[in-house]
Amino acid sequence: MDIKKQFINGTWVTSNTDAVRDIMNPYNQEIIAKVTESDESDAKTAIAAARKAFDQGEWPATPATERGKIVHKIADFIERDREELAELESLDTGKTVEESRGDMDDIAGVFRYYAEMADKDGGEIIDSPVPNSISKVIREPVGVCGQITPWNYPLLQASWKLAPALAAGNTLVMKPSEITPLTSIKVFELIEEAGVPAGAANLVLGPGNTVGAELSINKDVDLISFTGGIETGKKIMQAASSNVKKLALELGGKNPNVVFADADFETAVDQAMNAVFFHAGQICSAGTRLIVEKSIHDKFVDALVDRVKNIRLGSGFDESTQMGPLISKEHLNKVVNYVENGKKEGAKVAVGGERPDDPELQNGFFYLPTVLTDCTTDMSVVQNEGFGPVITVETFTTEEEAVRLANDSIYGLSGGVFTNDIAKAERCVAKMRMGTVWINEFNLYFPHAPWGGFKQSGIGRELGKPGLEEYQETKHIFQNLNPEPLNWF
Ligand SMILES: NC(=O)c1ccc[n+]([C@@H]2O[C@H](COP(=O)([O-])OP(=O)(O)OC[C@H]3O[C@@H](n4cnc5c(N)ncnc54)[C@H](O)[C@@H]3O)[C@@H](O)[C@H]2O)c1
Ligand SMILES: C[N+](C)(C)CC=O
Repeated sequence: MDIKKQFINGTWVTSNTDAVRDIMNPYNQEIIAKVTESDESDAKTAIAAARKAFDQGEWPATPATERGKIVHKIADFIERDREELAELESLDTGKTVEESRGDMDDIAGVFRYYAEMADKDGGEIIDSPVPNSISKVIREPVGVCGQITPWNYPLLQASWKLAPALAAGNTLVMKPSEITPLTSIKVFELIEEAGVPAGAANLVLGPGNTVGAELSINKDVDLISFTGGIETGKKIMQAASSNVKKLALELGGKNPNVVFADADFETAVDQAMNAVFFHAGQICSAGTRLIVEKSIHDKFVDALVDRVKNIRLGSGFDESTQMGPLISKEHLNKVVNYVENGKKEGAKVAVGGERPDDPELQNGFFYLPTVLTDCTTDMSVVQNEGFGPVITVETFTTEEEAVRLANDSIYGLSGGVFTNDIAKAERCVAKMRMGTVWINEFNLYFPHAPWGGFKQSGIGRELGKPGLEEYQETKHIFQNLNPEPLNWF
């Protein structure tokens, strides 16, 4: 098996360490690839290349229209190689190929969105209080960007960082999750093919506590953009203080899904299932906290349980599969312990709550889709991000109580409200402290809409115009058209 390499200064190279990591298919634990394992020294080499490419290189000086054309080409190549990329993503993560195809379409869309935006902001003239002067505001690239991504949406989360950073004229070093690097490696081949100059986009492959930590602390990195868990985010925030880096953090979520009795019942049940069981619940914005009006609780839980029993687990490559495995043995153990703790605290298992006994699934890291009832806001299963196919059910009787329960979290990434009373929905949404709130919908995202968290779900925004502005510095230029001595001193 060939050893996949890192991409530094326009060249595919093995690590200084000679170490190699096996990449595993979580469906059957087969080794699907071998990848060179970088260390701090590789990260330093990549940062030096990105620094030189920014300070002396052609990419920041390339006209924005040209940069946009190159970013468009990356989108073209992603569309061309859609099936290969989708299959790689499914091999690496266990998600269904159908889901991965959808991801690839989203990813191409993100590159196109920022390609279009690259040359749309020529700056602005602002009013000046000084006669005979011109005051203008322009936006420039930030510099060298460190980008660290998680395993759950490997290429999608990478695209939210790569596309705006390149469109804005930055140089970058990306570090994907060490367990799911395959589509990121492939997309750097496409970045090379599209004509991004050497050194402008670099890829290092390896663990977070060495390679990621170097990107976070290194003083030649001007911005660090991170998507991942809250504890890692805190470490990165501390490390980034080394040179007061610009910081963008997309962290976890514990997202409430509020269902009122007047909601369309079938839609609310169906969406509640999608909200939490899609990608086996390994989604930052998964609707893991179902907060349902007491009068419909029993009927709602019964309907949910009936449908959850029929979710088909299996290989992501089997067209009939609806839910794949969890990403790793460690993560499976975490989900098992998370549910066991919930049971000890008084949560009742309405369905699931264990590993499947199907012999076909024993080599994969599967966990049954699980509904936990009798939950209260003080339980660890309600407060902590489990990142598995587990939904907790709480009840409310008043609108105020629904909002209070929805907001009772350190997180504030996303949430949903299901009701046919639009005024009630708007009242709730106005009080819900989350970066995205859906009304009669859950888990929808698209390039135009900013994404990010309130509270401890993060800092900054990806996607939309704010997602480009993260990668830009704002410069005010004042020009005196009639310079004269001030004669103050
Ligand atoms: N808000 C969002 O948009 C969003 C999107 C996807 C995932 N997430 C979150 O990501 C988490 C799951 O992903 P994960 O388990 O890969 O997260 P993680 O924090 O364990 O790892 C994320 C990345 O950080 C790296 N890393 C680990 N320790 C590091 C360190 N000390 N310094 C620098 N980098 C380090 C890892 O190698 C990996 O590349 C969940 O909490 C999920 O909610 C959030
Ligand atoms: C941001 N999103 C929803 C694509 C993936 C979160 O894990």
